[in-house]
Amino acid sequence: VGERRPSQRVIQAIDQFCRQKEWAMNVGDEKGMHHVVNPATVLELGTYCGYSTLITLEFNPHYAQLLYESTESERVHKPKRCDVFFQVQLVEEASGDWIPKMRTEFGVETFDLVFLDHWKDRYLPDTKLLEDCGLLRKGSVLLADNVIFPGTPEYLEYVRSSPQYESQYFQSHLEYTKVEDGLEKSVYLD
Ligand SMILES: O=C(NC/C=C/[C@H]1O[C@@H](n2cnc(C(F)(F)F)c2)[C@H](O)[C@@H]1O)c1cc([N+](=O)[O-])cc(O)c1O
Ligand SMILES: [Mg+2]
Repeated sequence: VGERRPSQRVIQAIDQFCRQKEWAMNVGDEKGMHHVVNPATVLELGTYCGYSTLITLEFNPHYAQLLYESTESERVHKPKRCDVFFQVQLVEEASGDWIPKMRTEFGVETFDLVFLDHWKDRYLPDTKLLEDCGLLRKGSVLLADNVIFPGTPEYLEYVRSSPQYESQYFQSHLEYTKVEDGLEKSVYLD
């Protein structure tokens, strides 16, 4: 109760604009991420407008600039270690190039939470890259947006059939619409 924090006011304004004026592909206020345990080290793949963000990867300079302006986050070219309790670090590079460098460049051992919301055909290759680079630990959570719409069939098949994951679907709707969509939460068991 009481005065909303600046970031909450920004989110509220984005939601209102996207409902009333122009749709945009934010994860939105219905799907949200409220059912995920409290993570410490988070990787977001796909910043877009910075609606949901911690360490986030974005290679589109236009969207990257939006994030800098909306969160006063530092422009990170040579990422330093994430030694601040809460810090937004944006890397303007493609996931395939950067995931293998996460440990040496960020000093990240493993991620507690990875939020996948970037190109849908990158969900599976990037997940395998995170596994191969040892960036997931027992209990790491992958939270994937749009598993129904636009859809990520290969990723969904993989996390639901692999003995390395305990997967759960949270049915919802595509942001700001009545179209079915949802989040897939997959816990890494290895
Ligand atoms: O296409 C969708 N999302 C794609 C999102 C793409 C965003 O992720 C960035 N990116 C790409 N690779 C990286 C990395 F990580 F490599 F750096 C970052 C792109 O520059 C863009 O900002 C989408 C589409 C719909 N829809 O209804 O069509 C609804 C949604 O919720 C969606 O997320
Ligand atoms: Mg999305």
